[in-house]
Amino acid sequence: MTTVSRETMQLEAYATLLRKWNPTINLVAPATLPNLEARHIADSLQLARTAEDAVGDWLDIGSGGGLPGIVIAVSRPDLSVSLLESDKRKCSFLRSAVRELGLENVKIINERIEQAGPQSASNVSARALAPLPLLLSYVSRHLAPDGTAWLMKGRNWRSEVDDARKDWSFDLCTHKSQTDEEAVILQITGIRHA
Ligand SMILES: C[S@@+](CC[C@H](N)C(=O)[O-])C[C@H]1O[C@@H](n2cnc3c(N)ncnc32)[C@H](O)[C@@H]1O
Repeated sequence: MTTVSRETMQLEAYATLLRKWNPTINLVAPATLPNLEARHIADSLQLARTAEDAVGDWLDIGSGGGLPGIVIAVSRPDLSVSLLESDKRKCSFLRSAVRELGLENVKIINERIEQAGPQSASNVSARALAPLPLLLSYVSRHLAPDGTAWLMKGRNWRSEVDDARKDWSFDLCTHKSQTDEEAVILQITGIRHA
C-alpha cells in the first residue's frame, strides 16, 4: 500500500482550488493551467527545498493565488507565513484556500506592499512581481536587517541584478531552477542603499 503524504494531499487540493477559481479570478495565466503542477506548484516547491534551513517567519509579497506562499506554508508547517496581496478577490481566494487546506500557519494581509506596516520578516519571497530594482525597495521595507530574500526570477535575471546594483548593495547567492533552464532563485542578504 502506498502512503500519500500530507504535503502531497494538500498540494493536490490546492491545485484543484486554483483550477476551480481561475476562470473567475485569473490567478495564473489560463494557458498554464494544464501544466499547473509543474509550472507553478513544483516551481514554488523547489523554493521550499532551497530554503529548507530557513528559520523565523516568512512573508510572501504580491502573493496572488498563493505562489509561492501557500506552497511554502504547506511544506513548512513550522514557519509562520504571511501573504501580502493588494487584490481583494485574490485575498478571498487565499482565505478560502487556507480554510480548505486546514492551514494553521498562514496570515493574509490585504494591503499594498508600500503601505502595509513594516513586517520585519526573517524571510521574504516574491515571484513574478516586479523588476529587481523595484522589488528590492519592496523587500527592504519588510525584511528584518539580518533576514533573507528569496526572489524567483526568469531569464533576464542577470541584467536585473546589474541594474539593481546601481542603487543597492547586497550579497547574492543564485540557485538554478530545476523547473526552468533559464530561471533562478536569488537568495539575497545584507540589502542596503548603495
Ligand atoms: C503577476 S502576479 C504574481 C502572483 C504570484 N506571485 C504568482 O507567481 O503567481 C503579481 C501579484 O502581485 C500583486 N501586487 C502587485 N503590486 C502590488 C503591491 N504594490 N502591493 C501588493 N500586491 C501587489 C498583484 O495584485 C498580483 O496578484
